[in-house]
Amino acid sequence: MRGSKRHVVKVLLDNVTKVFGKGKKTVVALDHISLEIKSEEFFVILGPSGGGKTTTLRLIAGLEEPTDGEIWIGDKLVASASKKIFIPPNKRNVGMVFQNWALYPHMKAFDNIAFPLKIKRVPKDKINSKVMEVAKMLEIDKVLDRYPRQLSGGQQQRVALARALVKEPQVLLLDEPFSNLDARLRATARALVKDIHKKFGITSILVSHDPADMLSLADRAGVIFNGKMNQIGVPMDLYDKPANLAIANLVGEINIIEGTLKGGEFTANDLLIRLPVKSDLKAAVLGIRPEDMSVKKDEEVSPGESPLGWGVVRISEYAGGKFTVVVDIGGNTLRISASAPIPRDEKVFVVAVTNKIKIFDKETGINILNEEQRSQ
Ligand SMILES: Nc1ncnc2c1ncn2[C@@H]1O[C@H](COP(=O)(O)OP(=O)(O)OP(=O)(O)O)[C@@H](O)[C@H]1O
Repeated sequence: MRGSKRHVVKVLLDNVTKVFGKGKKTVVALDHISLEIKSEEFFVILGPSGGGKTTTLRLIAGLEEPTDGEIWIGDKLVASASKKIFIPPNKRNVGMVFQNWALYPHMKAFDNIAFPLKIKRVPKDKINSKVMEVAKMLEIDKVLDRYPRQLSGGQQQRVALARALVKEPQVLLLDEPFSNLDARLRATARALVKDIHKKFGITSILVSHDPADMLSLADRAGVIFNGKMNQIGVPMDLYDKPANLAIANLVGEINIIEGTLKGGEFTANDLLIRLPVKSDLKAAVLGIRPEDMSVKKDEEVSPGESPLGWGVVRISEYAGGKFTVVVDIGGNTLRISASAPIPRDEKVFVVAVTNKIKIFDKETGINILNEEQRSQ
């Protein structure tokens, strides 16, 4: 794939392992990770705390050396354990934005942005024109003589992004940039990052534990658990066709029912669902997202729907513009999206969109529908 015109690989991790520590006290932070991020792509690395997200970014930035494997940026091999190649961060041409947007408090916005160029000993007049250019693009050219404390939260983000972009990096790395922001600022920061990506056309890699970042920003994403890349794909596939139960849980709310699968019938307590599936499993886990089910007053099943049966409403919760109805059904409790609240104790008929129902092997966590589709 490397070098081909259709998929210009801008960042490539080839079988990368990172082990911290020595002797008995070692931590395998990354375990044979392979990843191709295309030129101009917005790639999100999603994972729980301690999964290895920050380590991946630090390896690309050159702040860590891989224990094994190779890292390429563009056509340049920037790190190879076996070939003993290691290009330091200042020669990699990457820009990084950290979790807290970390501006130097004692420097005015101008000097914050100019800092990476000063370190590179760029001539003063060139620094001035570069800072102005990027500040104009980010609409902060009028506040360059202010200290960070004199800037709004949104302006501080722009300054931090400008500082990462002023060197004209080939790759922009963002480490949980929204996690410390309140909900309002988070939304504007996401929009800003998306806008920058469009404007600069820069290959961008963002790490986050928040699926909303992936859903709103990513062209593609990779999910990392315990140092292992579990699945790479477009956000919709990760959401609708997760490779395993852990990913299904990480990327969004999902109802989980444990039961048995035999001859195309899933049973759990008094619930029976017929499914287009061939495998039999003694211990199966059914997963259905709240928005993939609906409640009805009558026993009606439309094409493409599977009936779950009659249930009783326990409570209706307001969920911002819609409602979540909690229904007891066949000895199970399900959370179902609805456009209006339904009174407690009312009987409802529950259906699910058949091709959105997920089935996992309880022992391995693997999504058996993906496996069956793959083997077809
Ligand atoms: N310098 C280090 N020395 C020893 N262990 C480390 C070091 N840096 C990271 N680790 C370990 O490597 C693993 C992966 O850490 P990493 O920071 O990459 O995870 P993360 O997914 O970014 O987590 P978080 O979301 O909490 O930042 C963890 O077990 C962590 O404790």
